[in-house]
Amino acid sequence: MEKVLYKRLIWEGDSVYPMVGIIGRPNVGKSTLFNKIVGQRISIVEDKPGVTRDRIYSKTEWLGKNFILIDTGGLEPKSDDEIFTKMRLQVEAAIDMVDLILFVVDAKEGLISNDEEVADILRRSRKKVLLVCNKIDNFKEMPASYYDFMKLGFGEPIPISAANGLGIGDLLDDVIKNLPEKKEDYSDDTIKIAVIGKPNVGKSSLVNKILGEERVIVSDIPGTTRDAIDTFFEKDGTNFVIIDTAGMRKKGKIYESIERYSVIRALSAIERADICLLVIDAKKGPTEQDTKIAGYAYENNKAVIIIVNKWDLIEKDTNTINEYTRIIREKFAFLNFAPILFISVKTGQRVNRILEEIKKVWEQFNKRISTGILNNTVNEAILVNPPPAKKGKLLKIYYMTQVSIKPPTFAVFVNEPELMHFSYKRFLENSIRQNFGFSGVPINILIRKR
Ligand SMILES: Nc1nc2c(ncn2[C@@H]2O[C@H](COP(=O)(O)OP(=O)(O)OP(=O)(O)O)[C@@H](O)[C@H]2O)c(=O)[nH]1
Ligand SMILES: Nc1nc2c(ncn2[C@@H]2O[C@H](COP(=O)(O)OP(=O)(O)OP(=O)(O)O)[C@@H](O)[C@H]2O)c(=O)[nH]1
Repeated sequence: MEKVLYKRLIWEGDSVYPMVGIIGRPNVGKSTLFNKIVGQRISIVEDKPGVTRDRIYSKTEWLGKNFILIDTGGLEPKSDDEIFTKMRLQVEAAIDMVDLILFVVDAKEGLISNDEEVADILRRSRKKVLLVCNKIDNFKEMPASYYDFMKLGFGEPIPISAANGLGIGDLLDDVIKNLPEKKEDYSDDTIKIAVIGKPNVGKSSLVNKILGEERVIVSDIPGTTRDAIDTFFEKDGTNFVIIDTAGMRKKGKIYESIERYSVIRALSAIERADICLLVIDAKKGPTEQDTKIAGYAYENNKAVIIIVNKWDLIEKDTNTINEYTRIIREKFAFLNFAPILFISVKTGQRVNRILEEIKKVWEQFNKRISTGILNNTVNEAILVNPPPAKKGKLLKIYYMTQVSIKPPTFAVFVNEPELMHFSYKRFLENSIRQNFGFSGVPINILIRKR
């Protein structure tokens, strides 16, 4: 089995980024455009080494505006019939998720019926669309095909050459002009939860069970940020909202055939959430697809609770939970901070532990450690395991301070940031966890020169 490595990005605060989807029929250059934009513009602070294989989304910045770019390419249809079906799924998935669509067409091939089919679906959606004409390798003279695309009804195409990087700046200017402002409408003390996982693991059943049996007071409030409907509820004075994953309401069975979409669709919910409930089917065990979805929660710095559902289907002895825990820890090594609950929605076993666990994790997510107390811990840790040296130069740690919550983020001030070794950073993180807990939540450590 291939090992998937994840790169963690540090995203600013609580803002909700608009999503931009690149769509179009196969082979128009969607992935080339994605890579061009991401390759040039990506502005991330890397917290861990590693790359995500098969990267299909990226936080992107242009002129100080942030958005998430999604590549929907790579359908690999096996027949002409399949092209149409998969294209439609791709467009519909994009329409569900994104705030702006880049509809890419190919000047070399010219206008073909597949473009018109995509255009039909787009026209019926009410999403904002920018028509992008790719493969214009010479900007001096537009090919005749360029003008044909105006028949699609999305105005004059924006000319680009993704491969040669022509017109990309102008395209991005247009993108940010058309981005909506997105703000989260919930008060700061509302716990935002995303229930994520593969199709059929029991996400909808779980949500219904929580809402039906926990004596919660439920109200549906239409989201103003997108056309999803979130479920808001209150229990014992705490406000919760379950962020809609499009498929949960729409019963996105049609997407099942294409793994990519169930993964992408989880993304918008993950982005808005504080805490992700990662639901796994006990009988099927953790699969590659679970790892991918888990990786998205991790990359986005979310608190995570791992929920192993359908526990009723497992034959158990005294060691089953330990053995299962070991497997999960191994598969989701990057989520080593996440608590694991073994539940059955069907029998109700341990379902009532979920809201308790969410509250605990929420406390950790919001916890602040005073600089004085934090540095006592740091100083003790340094005594036990002195900082490393590189080429005869010794790393000096002056002090550490917590700079933010959700997730807890710490800045360490040192003499030379380059001297900080990955393993020493890990050691500092472990010392913090040993002393202060932070169960269920990721910790970021930023290295700063003083
Ligand atoms: N001449 C020219 N070729 C390009 C340009 N952009 C992309 N291509 C080529 O077009 C082909 C398809 O590009 P991809 O980026 O894989 O297209 P895609 O739309 O992601 O394709 P699917 O994954 O099949 O949906 C590749 O051979 C690219 O090299 C361009 O600006 N000019
Ligand atoms: N045995 C057993 N079956 C369960 C349990 N929870 C859910 N199921 C069944 O699993 C199936 C899928 O449940 P859903 O809640 O629709 O799953 P989902 O994850 O929302 O599925 P998608 O909407 O496709 O993403 C249904 O037939 C449920 O009855 C459980 O704890 N035990």
